[in-house]
Order: sequence, then structure tokens, then C-alpha cells
Amino acid sequence: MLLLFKIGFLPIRIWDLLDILIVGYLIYLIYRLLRGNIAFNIFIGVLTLYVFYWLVRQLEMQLLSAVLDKFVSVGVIVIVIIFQQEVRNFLLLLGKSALQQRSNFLVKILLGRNTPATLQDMSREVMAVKTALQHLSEQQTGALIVLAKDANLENLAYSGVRIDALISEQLLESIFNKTSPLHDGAVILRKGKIVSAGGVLPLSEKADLPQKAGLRHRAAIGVTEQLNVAAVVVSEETGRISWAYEGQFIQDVEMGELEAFLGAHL
Ligand SMILES: Nc1ncnc2c1ncn2[C@@H]1O[C@H](COP(=O)(O)OP(=O)(O)OP(=O)(O)O)[C@@H](O)[C@H]1O
Repeated sequence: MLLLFKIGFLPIRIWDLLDILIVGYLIYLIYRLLRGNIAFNIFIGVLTLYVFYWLVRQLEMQLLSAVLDKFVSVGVIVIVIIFQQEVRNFLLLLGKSALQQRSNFLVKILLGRNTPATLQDMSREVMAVKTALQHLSEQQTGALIVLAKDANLENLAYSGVRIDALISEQLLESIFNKTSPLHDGAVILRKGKIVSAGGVLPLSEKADLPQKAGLRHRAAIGVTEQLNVAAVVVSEETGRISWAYEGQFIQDVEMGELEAFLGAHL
């Protein structure tokens, strides 16, 4: 039974510790997903109701517990319906780290390390995107770029116009030029290519975003909440560059930080 130690009369096994750690981690993941979201308030409401139900049962208040029983018995289905998006994000978050670890491991086994050509291509792409963003920022031209790395964004790519061209700063600047028919919406970059432009992204429903964050910024955050991607935004209003990753949003980033971010996500 692998007894570790006893607290008074309570025996603690290694599985109990593991149990507590896993539940703690799951609660942390839920908190990360719901933080700043309107769904967080609903979650607190549900939790309060459940604690109340538990108390009522402990106090053996028959009538109230019979009424609450009806709510709790369909509770799981109701929760899945209300938190449909969050349940999806939660499973995505769980699967993501496992998949990332597996693919890093496979790349190391198969390649040993990055080939020099890959590294060269990568730094060329990073410089091209960084320079384009810098120019767009100086000209106060709005831009929204999704860095999809290995994520499959077929559905999103089809919401825009297919491009399939090598990444270049001139092409990026032309796309976001205010007179270009493709300047509205998001550009998607994946595996060294500009996959598409003019894409429509899902909007974040976060309630605690800065007041000035409009639809472009909400779209950047929204796509990173739902998919394993990063996004960069140039504000048309201020020329400031911001990025979003895993639903987190960092505003007004320095060029050095931007280069590191692009290097990690391109
Ligand atoms: N769902 C969406 N997916 C992709 N792009 C979008 C989406 N919604 C809006 N946009 C883009 O954002 C532009 C409108 O930006 P808006 O002014 O509302 O955003 P903002 O966050 O305040 O940015 P800015 O600081 O550049 O004004 C649209 O013209 C369009 O290009």
C-alpha cells in the first residue's frame, strides 16, 4: 500500500500525494483558462452552489437537498454546455504540452540538431517579419499576423485568401498597405510561408483587456486562446506592437523582445 507517513490516525500513501498534486494542477489549468474571463464568474457561482449543496446534505436538510439534487444531477451536462469553449481549450492545453514534448524529442532523435540551412532560413524569416513589423509600426499601419508554427490552420486559412508564398518583408508590407484589398484581417505564417491573408479570427471574450484594445487585438488574443499559435499586432492608432500567446497579451514590446518572440514562434 506504499504508506509514506501518518498524520494522526490518517495514513498518507504516495498515491494520495499524487492525487493532490494532479487535482492542484488541474485547478491551476482551469484558473489559467478562466482568468479575466466572464466564465470565471460563472465558475465561482457553480462552485458556490456545489459547496452549499454539500453543506445542506451534511446538515441533512431533506427538502432543500432534494431540490438541489435535481440541479446537481444534470450539473455536469449543464456545465459542459455553458463552458463548451473552455472545456475545448482545457483539453487543448492538456494535449498541447504533451505533443510539444513529443515533437521536440522526435526532432532531436531524427536530426540530432537543427541543420545549418534550417537555422539560416529561420533567421532570415525572423528578420523579414521583424523589419516589416518595424516599418508598419513607424507608418502606423495596422497589422495582425498569426505565427502558426506547426499548427494546422486550414479552416482559418480558408477564411482568407490563399497566398502560399515565401515570407518576405516587402510582401508583408504590401499586404497590410492601407490601399491593398487584403489589408483587413489576419495574415497566417506557417513553416516559412505566408499561407493566407485577410483571415477572420475568433474574438476573445476576456473582460479585463485594456480599454483601447479593439477588435484587432481581441482577434489576436482570441486565436491564441483557441489554437496552439502566437499572434503579433501593430496598432493602427498608436503604431505600437503587441503580441499574444496562450491568451496572454503583452503590449508595446521592444524590438529585441520581438525578435526573440518571433524566433521562438516562427
Ligand atoms: N475577427 C477578426 N479577425 C481578423 N481581423 C479582424 C477581426 N476583427 C477585426 N479585425 C481587423 O481589425 C480591424 C479593426 O480594428 P479595430 O480598430 O477595431 O482594432 P484595435 O484593436 O483598436 O486596433 P487599432 O489599434 O489598430 O485600431 C479591422 O479593420 C480588421 O482588419
